[in-house]
Amino acid sequence: MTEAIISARGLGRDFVVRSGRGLRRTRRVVEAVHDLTLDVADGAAIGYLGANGAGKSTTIKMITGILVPTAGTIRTCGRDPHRERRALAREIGVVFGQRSQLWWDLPLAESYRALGAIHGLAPQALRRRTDELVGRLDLGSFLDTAVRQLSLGQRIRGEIAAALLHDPRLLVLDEPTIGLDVLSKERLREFLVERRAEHGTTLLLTTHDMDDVQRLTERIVVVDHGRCIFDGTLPGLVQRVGADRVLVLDLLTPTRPLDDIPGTQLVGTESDGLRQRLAFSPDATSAVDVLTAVTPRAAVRDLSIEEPDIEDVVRRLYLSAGG
Ligand SMILES: Nc1ncnc2c1ncn2[C@@H]1O[C@H](COP(=O)(O)OP(=O)(O)OP(=O)(O)O)[C@@H](O)[C@H]1O
Repeated sequence: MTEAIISARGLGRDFVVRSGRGLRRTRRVVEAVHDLTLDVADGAAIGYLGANGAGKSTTIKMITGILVPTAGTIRTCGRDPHRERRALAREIGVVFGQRSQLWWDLPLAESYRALGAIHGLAPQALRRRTDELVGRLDLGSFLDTAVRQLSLGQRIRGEIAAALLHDPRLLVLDEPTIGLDVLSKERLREFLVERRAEHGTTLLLTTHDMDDVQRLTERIVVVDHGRCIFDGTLPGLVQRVGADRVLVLDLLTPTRPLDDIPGTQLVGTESDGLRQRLAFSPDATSAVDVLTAVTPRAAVRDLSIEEPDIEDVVRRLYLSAGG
């Protein structure tokens, strides 16, 4: 069995929130993470999902040693993350999309030199890795620019290069594509896919962007109010909430609504019935069976299948969990 890179047992973190003054002073305990048990194997790619305030960042802070748990245990790369924070920093790379690990007033190149020194990289190794990452992430023209003058997309690429300079075993990305335009998101995803294929880096990713989940992860963990409510694959999640697929039929002639095909529900017709959309549950029937039932009734010119929208699937999971 491969060694677990992250291993959490009954992990919990409470925050005590005090408000008011004097006699009106109140004390409230927020269970940001509760009884979380999670194993992440070496080389895995995990999407860690949940609504705002579900406990994702708190979990990441415990995994990376920034926060101490109030319950349970956590090991990252075989270490106690908080106690062995310095040693762990050499084995992990972390990017918080909304916060910077770079020196705001220094040019990018100097941030990389400083990080190289912190990680104890030999000058030659640092140069080789910087050159490679700068080339792959297209950072060449900004190396002499102060970090505060970079655009968001340039800065995030700069942050990812910084997190990978020491070739970590685990890369933790908290909302890496937030605020990026479509093209920048896509380029970043391409880079991460290639990087993982070449280096086998374990990836833990929090995101609200379902394209990130689809492109970058193999397993998803969904949290709600600090509790794990799903741990499995995306198809497994779709099956769990019973989300429908939609067969989109383009017909040769206008056809009356196909509202009586077994196992389906007509969810739309357009252009006098030239295009009709039939929703079906993969558990109840298949696209082939639906097509077989349709062909005696209508001449099909073309067809496509729409997979369920993942955001909608996660929403359904929340509803079914009472969230
Ligand atoms: N330092 C803190 N003091 C008090 N409460 C906190 C603190 N940090 C987090 N919380 C609370 O813990 C809960 C979980 O917060 P966390 O930031 O982990 O959620 P999240 O899933 O990362 O949310 P988002 O998607 O908005 O980043 C929230 O209710 C939050 O208000």
